[in-house]
Amino acid sequence: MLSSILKSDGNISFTFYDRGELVKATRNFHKNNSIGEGAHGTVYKAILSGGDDTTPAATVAVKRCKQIDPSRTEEFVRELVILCRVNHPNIVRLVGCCLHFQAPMLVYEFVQNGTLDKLLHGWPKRRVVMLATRLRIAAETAEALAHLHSPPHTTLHGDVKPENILLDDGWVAKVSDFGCSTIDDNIQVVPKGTLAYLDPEFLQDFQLAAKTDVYSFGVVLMELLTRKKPRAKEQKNLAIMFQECMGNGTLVDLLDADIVKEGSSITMGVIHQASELASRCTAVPGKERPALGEVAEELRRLSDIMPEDSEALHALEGHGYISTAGETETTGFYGIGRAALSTELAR
Ligand SMILES: Nc1ncnc2c1ncn2[C@@H]1O[C@H](COP(=O)(O)OP(=O)(O)OP(=O)(O)O)[C@@H](O)[C@H]1O
Repeated sequence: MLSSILKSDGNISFTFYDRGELVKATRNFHKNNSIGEGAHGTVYKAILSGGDDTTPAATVAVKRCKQIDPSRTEEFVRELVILCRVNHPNIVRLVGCCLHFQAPMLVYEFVQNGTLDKLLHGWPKRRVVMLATRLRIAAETAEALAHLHSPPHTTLHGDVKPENILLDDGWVAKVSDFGCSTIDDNIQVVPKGTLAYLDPEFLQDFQLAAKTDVYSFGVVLMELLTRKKPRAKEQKNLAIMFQECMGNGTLVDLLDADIVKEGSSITMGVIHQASELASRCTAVPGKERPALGEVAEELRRLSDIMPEDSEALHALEGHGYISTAGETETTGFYGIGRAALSTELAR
């Protein structure tokens, strides 16, 4: 079924791999090739040999999915068709699959710099990530999601979170893991997303809709600004805490000290606008949330105000920019930032 659909759509480039090819490329799924494990399977780094002298070897990521229920095979294939049609610079590309194992194997482009979660919360290295970089990553993520939401093949992500935002060369965002993707709006589904990022309205009616992704994206934007990981078990989730702090003028205490320390009044104005946007994305009722296309445009505008410093970007790759500063460190510069943001927030 999959191959006949793909044949009829000449625009899709998709490869069916042999079992032997993937066994060789992953060194028989060797544990040293394993690069990540999630709820839906294990991901391996794999080197596909070119086949002849003129084709170079290619690095890909192979996801060995957990076994699927045979009654879900058709649904699974339909999802594959949607995924391989998606073509956007900020979405991890599905390049092929292999159905000759007990469980399906999905082959993706390899994204080399880990996840946004690692960048923000990686341990033991705590890296300084400039506001400009955070805004650009947020803009790219929103653009990717807006693309997914757009016709003709409207797709909902369903599990937007920093673990599913991969970072490529140059720290370019690539949205991944469409484990919960569903075609078309307003489809009733079993909840599969990650609790701390889940829209409270979805938890009541289980209707997955574009606004569900907007909410999760809003929480990710809050996480980018505060560097705080939202935890489902905490009494107050990050979205509520963030909105309360915006309301009572204490947001500056919640923000990541690293971006507040950047300090100019332009920075503070941009932080203020990005915070407003994050708050709108998590509005309840959900119909008040902006569409992701609008969010992407606004974030791109903000990220253009704050040009990225190429030295800081290089430093992210090396060791020179690792901060030893604690979350609460206060400097004179930080003091300027606090004052400027308080003025902004008072407007
Ligand atoms: N294309 C890729 N390139 C590089 N690393 C990847 C790629 N895809 C996934 N990974 C790594 O593998 C990990 C697990 O992948 P993924 O999130 O897709 O699995 P999952 O089982 O669907 O997880 P989840 O529990 O989030 O649904 C990721 O966090 C990432 O570190």
